[in-house]
Amino acid sequence: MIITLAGGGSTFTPGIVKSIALRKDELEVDEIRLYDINEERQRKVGVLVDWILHEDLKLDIKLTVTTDKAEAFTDADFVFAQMRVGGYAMREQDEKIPLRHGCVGQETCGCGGLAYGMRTIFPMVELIDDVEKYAKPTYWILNYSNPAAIVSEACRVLRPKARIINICDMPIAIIDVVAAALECSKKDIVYDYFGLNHFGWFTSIEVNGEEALPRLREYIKEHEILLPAAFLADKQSLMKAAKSGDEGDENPEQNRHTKGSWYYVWKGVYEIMELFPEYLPNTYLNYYLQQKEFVEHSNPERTRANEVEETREKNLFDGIDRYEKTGEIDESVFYAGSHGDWIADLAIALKNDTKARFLVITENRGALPNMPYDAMVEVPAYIGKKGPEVICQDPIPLFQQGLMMQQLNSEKLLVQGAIEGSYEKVLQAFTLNKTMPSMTVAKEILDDMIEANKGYWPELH
Ligand SMILES: NC(=O)c1ccc[n+]([C@@H]2O[C@H](COP(=O)([O-])OP(=O)(O)OC[C@H]3O[C@@H](n4cnc5c(N)ncnc54)[C@H](O)[C@@H]3O)[C@@H](O)[C@H]2O)c1
Ligand SMILES: O=P(O)(O)OC[C@H]1O[C@H](O[C@H]2[C@H](O)[C@@H](O)[C@@H](O)O[C@@H]2CO)[C@H](O)[C@@H](O)[C@@H]1O
Ligand SMILES: [Mn+2]
Repeated sequence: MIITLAGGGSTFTPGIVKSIALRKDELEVDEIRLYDINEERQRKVGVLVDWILHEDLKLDIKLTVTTDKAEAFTDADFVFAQMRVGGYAMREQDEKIPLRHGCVGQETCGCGGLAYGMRTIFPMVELIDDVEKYAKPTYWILNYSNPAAIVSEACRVLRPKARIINICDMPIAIIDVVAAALECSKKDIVYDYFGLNHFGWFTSIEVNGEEALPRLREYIKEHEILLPAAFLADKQSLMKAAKSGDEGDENPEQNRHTKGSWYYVWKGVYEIMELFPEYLPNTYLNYYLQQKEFVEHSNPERTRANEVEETREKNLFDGIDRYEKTGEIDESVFYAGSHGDWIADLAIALKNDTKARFLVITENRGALPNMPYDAMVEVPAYIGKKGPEVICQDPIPLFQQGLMMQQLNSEKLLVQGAIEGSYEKVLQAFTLNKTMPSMTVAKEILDDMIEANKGYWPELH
C-alpha cells in the first residue's frame, strides 16, 4: 500500500502522516511519499515526517520525498491532495482585495474563494492526469485542496471518470465543538446534513439515539456562542485576542478556535441561530449572511492569512529549523487532530469496503430532490470500495435551497468561465455571489484579481 501526499509541504502533512501511521495496520501501509512543487519546503517537512515515522513511532514504513511526478505516483494506491496554489501570499490577496472594496475577503467564500478556484482548477486536473498515468488503476484521490466546492465541480466537468472524492473537515470540526459543548463523545454522535461545501446545515444531531438539537440550541442561546464552556472563562480576553488577530502560543486543536478571527466564526453560529434556529449552520454561512458585519470587524491590513503565517506555518518551520540545528523536537509545533484522523478513516472505508457513513462532496444524483441532478453537494454517504453511495433526503426548504442555488450557479459559472476563458462568465460568477453589492463592485474586484493573479489564472477574453 502506497500513499502519496500531493502538497507534501503542507502545514497539515505531519499531522496527517501521524494519523496514517497510527492506523497502519488497517491501511496496511508500506510506503508514504511526499510530493510538492516547492523542493525546499518539501525537504523540510520531510525531515519532520522522517522523525515521526522512524524516530518517534519507530515504524517500518518507507518514506520517499520527491518533486518528481513518476517517483511520486508510480503504483500509488491513494493520493491525498492538499495543494495551496499560490501559497499564503495569494491567499492574502484573496482576502485583502475584496476587503479594499468593502466586501467579504475570505479564503474559500465570496470573491476570494472564486479567485482561489480559478488558480486551482487546472493544477488539480493536471494532478488527476498524472495520477492516472502512473498510479494503480484502482487509485483513489482524496482531495481537500480548497476551494473544494469549485475544485469538485471542475473535476466533475473536466475529468468525470476520475476516482476522486472531495472532502472538508469543517463539519467534523463543528461536531468536535458540539461534542465538547454537550459533554459527550463525538463517537456517540450521528448527524444529518445537507449543503454545498462551506455552505450547509446540520438538520439533526443525535447523541446516543436522542435528538440533541434542542439541547444544543439552548446551549448556544445561553452562552451566546458555540464554544465549550471551558473556553469561555474569560470572554473579555477572547474578544481582545479576536480584535488583535492574536492566536497566542497554544496549539491544541480546539483552543486555536478561541483565538484570532476564529472567535467570530463561532459567535456567528449564535447570531444566525437567533434568527434562523431550525438548523445548526456551517460556520462558513457567516460570510454570506453577515457580509456587512464581517467587513466591519475585519482589518484589511491583517487577515487570516497573516495569522496563519505567523502561527501555524511559522511554528512548524521554526520547529523544523530548530530540530535540524539542535536535534530537539517540540511536538506542539505541528498540528495533529481530527483533520488527519478523518482522512485516514475515509481511506480505510474505501480500502476495506466498510460502508461507514461520511460527509462527502459528491454529485447530487437525486439525493437532494429539489437541487439539480449534477450539483456537487455535501451530504452523508456510505463509503465502500466503489466510492460514495449517497443517502437520499427529503426536499430542502426554500430559504436554504434559494441560497444554495445562487451559490451553486456562481461556482458553476466560474468553472465554465475558466474553461472557456470567458471574462463575461467569470464576471457573472462574481456578480451572482451573495457577497457582492453590485455588478460594478464585482467588476472592480475582478479586474484587481486578474492583475494580482497573473501567471496563475487562465487568460480571460
Ligand atoms: N477541505 C478542507 O476542509 C481543508 C482543511 C484544511 C486545509 N485544506 C486545504 O489544504 C491545502 C493545504 O493547506 P495549508 O494551509 O497546509 O497550505 P500550505 O501552503 O502550507 O501547503 C500547501 C502545499 O501545496 C504545495 N503546492 C502548491 N501548488 C502545488 C501543485 N500544483 N502541486 C503540488 N503541490 C503544490 C505548496 O508548495 C505547499 O507546500 C489548502 O488548499 C487548504 O485550503 C482544506
Ligand atoms: O484559516 P485556517 O487555514 O486555519 O483554516 C481554514 C480551514 O478551515 C477549516 O478547516 C479547519 C478545521 O475547521 C479545524 O478544526 C482544523 O482541523 O483545522 C482546519 C484547517 O484550519 C475548513 O474546513 C478548511 O476548508 C479551511 O481551509
Ligand atoms: Mn473545508
